[in-house]
Amino acid sequence: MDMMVTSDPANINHILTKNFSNYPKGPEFRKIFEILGDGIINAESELWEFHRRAFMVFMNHVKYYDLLETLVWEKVENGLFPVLDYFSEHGTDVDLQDIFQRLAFDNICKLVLDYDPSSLCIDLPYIPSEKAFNDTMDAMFYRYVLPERIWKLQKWLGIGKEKKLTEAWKAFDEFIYPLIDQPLKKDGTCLTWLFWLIATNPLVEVKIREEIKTILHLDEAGKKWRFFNVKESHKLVYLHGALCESLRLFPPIALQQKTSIHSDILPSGHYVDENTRVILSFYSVGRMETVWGKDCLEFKPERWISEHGGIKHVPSYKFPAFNVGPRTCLGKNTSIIQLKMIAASIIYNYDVQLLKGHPVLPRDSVILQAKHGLRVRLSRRNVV
Ligand code: HEM
Repeated sequence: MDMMVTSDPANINHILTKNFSNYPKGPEFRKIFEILGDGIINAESELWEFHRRAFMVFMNHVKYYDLLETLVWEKVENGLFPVLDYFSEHGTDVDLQDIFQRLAFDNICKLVLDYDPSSLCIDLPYIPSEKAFNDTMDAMFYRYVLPERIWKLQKWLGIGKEKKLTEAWKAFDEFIYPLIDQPLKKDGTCLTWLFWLIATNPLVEVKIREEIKTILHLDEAGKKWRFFNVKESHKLVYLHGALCESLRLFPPIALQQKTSIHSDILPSGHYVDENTRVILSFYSVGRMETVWGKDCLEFKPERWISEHGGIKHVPSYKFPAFNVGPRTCLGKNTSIIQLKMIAASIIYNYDVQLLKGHPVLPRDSVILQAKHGLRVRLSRRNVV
């Protein structure tokens, strides 16, 4: 099967929106992501429409944001802050990526299953499904880049990443996995890169704290921690810009795959034969000089702020972190608001210092995690 890779925003718009019906995910995608079964990510046509409608009913419920706020705050107060305090008091370093993934795992289990597995606590217990998840993501990435016959042979021989995938699969409940897969690693990954970018750009941190102080009325005498709710988080425009910058430079889903049904000509002029695998590189679009300008590799929250001080709209085909077109992420608003609540609460209450010499690199995986995690030292700020 022919394969092509593109990061041209016009092609991305064409494939994911204008000629959407010609580019389903296709059988190759389903083979790679077979672990997701018939869940929304693998589904096409009527089944996909059915899943999407069901998700939307859930997320458009009038009480949805109230529920989200309560869940996030409970987890931050009873899980995140005690853990961060523990490491800050003991002066020991901690992997912030691990903390964020536990936070996302507990949150999504509570939201979807009304069950809190309490993976985020001082002991940081070993969670088999957590390790299994990483192995799954790595194996799926290799299925993307290796010819099918190679990974199928590895699967048959029970070696390499395929061996790990088979073992990981056993650790999941087939029903639960597709439900929690979607949001799980993306939120945690996004927070990891955001905190890495902030820690390596201290001026941004100063500006976020200034914004919190100026925009929000902080009268919290007597409270142990300051938490930022949905309404307050909405007002934090500069923090919003920082989050978008982090998603631009490190989109948790770095690649998207489609397969053409009929032949087609892309806006770039390239011919696509029928039954061609088309890989869309969201990672590359976020780093293109022609799209973002000469400073495309710099972390600049300012680029997201309009001249009137609001949030600048950028079309999704130039900023595809949440996908583009009819299959746009249904959790986009949920994620943004939840990530802002958590990020503001940490930045306001703690100083985060990167551990010197610790390498922070992207991992070869379907979800763009940090390969060796994000090791930091924390200290409580004297703010309340
Ligand atoms: C930073 C966080 C997130 C990012 C970057 C993100 C990104 C994405 C992307 C790129 C897709 C397309 C995947 C594909 O078609 O293969 C997607 C789909 C989806 N996302 Fe998210 N997501 C995030 C968080 C969430 C959350 C928190 C939820 C739910 C509460 C969620 C629910 C969904 C659903 C249901 C779909 C499937 C949409 C469809 O196929 O019609 N996502 N997301």
